[in-house]
Amino acid sequence: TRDLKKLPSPPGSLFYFGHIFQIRDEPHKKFTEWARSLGDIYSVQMGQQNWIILTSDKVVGELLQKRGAKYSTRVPSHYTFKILTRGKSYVCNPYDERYRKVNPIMHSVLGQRSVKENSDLLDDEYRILMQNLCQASAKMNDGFYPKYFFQLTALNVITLLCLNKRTDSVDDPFYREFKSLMGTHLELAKVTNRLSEFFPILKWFPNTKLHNAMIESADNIEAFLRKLVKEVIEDKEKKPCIIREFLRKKDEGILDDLDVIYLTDTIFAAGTDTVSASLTWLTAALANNPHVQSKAHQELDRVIGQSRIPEVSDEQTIPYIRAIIKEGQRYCGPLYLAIPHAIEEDDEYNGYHIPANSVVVLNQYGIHMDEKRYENPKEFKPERFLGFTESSAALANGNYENRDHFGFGAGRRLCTGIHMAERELLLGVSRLLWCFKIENASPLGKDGKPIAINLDKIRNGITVWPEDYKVRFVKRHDNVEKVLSGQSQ
Ligand code: HEM
Repeated sequence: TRDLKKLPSPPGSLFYFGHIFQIRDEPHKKFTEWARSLGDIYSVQMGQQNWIILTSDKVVGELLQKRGAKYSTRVPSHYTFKILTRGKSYVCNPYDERYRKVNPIMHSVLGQRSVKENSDLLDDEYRILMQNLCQASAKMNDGFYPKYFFQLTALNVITLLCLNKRTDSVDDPFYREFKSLMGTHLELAKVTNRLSEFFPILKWFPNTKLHNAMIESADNIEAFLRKLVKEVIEDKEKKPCIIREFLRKKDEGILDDLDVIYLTDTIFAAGTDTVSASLTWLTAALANNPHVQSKAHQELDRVIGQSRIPEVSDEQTIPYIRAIIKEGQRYCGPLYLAIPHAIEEDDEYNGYHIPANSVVVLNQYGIHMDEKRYENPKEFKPERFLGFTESSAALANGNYENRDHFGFGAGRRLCTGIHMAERELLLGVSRLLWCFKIENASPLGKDGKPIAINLDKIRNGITVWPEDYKVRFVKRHDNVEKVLSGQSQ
């Protein structure tokens, strides 16, 4: 490595602390600002940890995708991995023997075949979501924040898949318990809470508030999941589900008790808020862009008509809706810095030294807001994706230049639930737009415009949410409820 250049790095790095004080609680913004001056690959010192920030399709394609064998591990985080998930989370698992053992199991329960087999389940849940929104709109004339309805649907999909369980209402204690536990779990796991990775000395002073909060959250989540596993064990009908599949792998000696708990935890953590935050963002974006809705409504009226709701089989004939979904992931996806990859050995790229044990960050926000890749990136403009006929899953595995967006990550750690997520978004967005005109009901901001969406006003945990806003769902056809209940077909 002696002849290699050092990667560029922002000025102002402090001894021992590095750049940490410059980053604050919106790291995506700082990383993007630095990328504009330092280029698409540079390094940042996060205390004792070296971070490499990737901010172009090319560098992501060259490293995370083409050199996937080297760039697919994760830093075995002391807090998030070892304490919060007892070293058993799949998302945080280093690219080691355990990961390779668990990987095919996760793909078989979440992949394309599972989506196909569970097609009716997904169809039903996204039909019920529309019914719930109809009911809520009738009760709350002034509009409401739809997040909790989307969360309930995303949770139901996961609980049905994992243990054949569903919940009827956002007032149900099971939903409330989940919302509170998972909210804390994900909040604690965010990047800015990993102080003991940045400053390893902190591992020796564990009596901090954060440490105790992590232990409490881990205990609560584990108890919650144990109850769910018990429900599956005690189900006399022995209905097939993901937890039963994990238990079968346990009987075969491939998984152990904690694997069953924490693989389920991974599916809950990765598969619920990501989908519901995407729908929450998209609803806000649509409310702020009535011209996009009008175009989508025209397409739906032409292709689907009024007597049935959109189905998955309509996908090819509703390209504008597909483009809206892709634009949603680009413009306001639920993650801004994906889930950091890592590299265990030294590497070389374009004459630069990539040091071993660096954290490698896919700066999704920076790529998605890069005007060289997306003209007028701050505009919500689905038209930019009209030429993209393939799914994000197919594009993610092809040439990096042709990718639609980077919302689902890259390379060997690409989102395992990508097919499930795309199916949910298709059902969610096409039906939302078929059923409703979404009106902005938020109070006016300083500029006199309703503040339903502001890219700069976010709640930043692991999942990024827009701030609370209000929308009104106005039914587009008199027969919406009849069609949803299947009476008009
Ligand atoms: C719109 C919804 C979703 C988005 C935007 C999303 C995004 C992501 C991203 C960015 C990653 C990290 C990729 C990387 O490291 O390069 C990831 C990983 C993962 N996602 Fe998703 N995801 C979504 C929905 C889902 C769903 C519905 C599931 C499961 C039901 C799921 C399961 C997973 C799993 C298991 C991983 C870990 C993969 C690994 O570490 O090897 N995701 N997702």
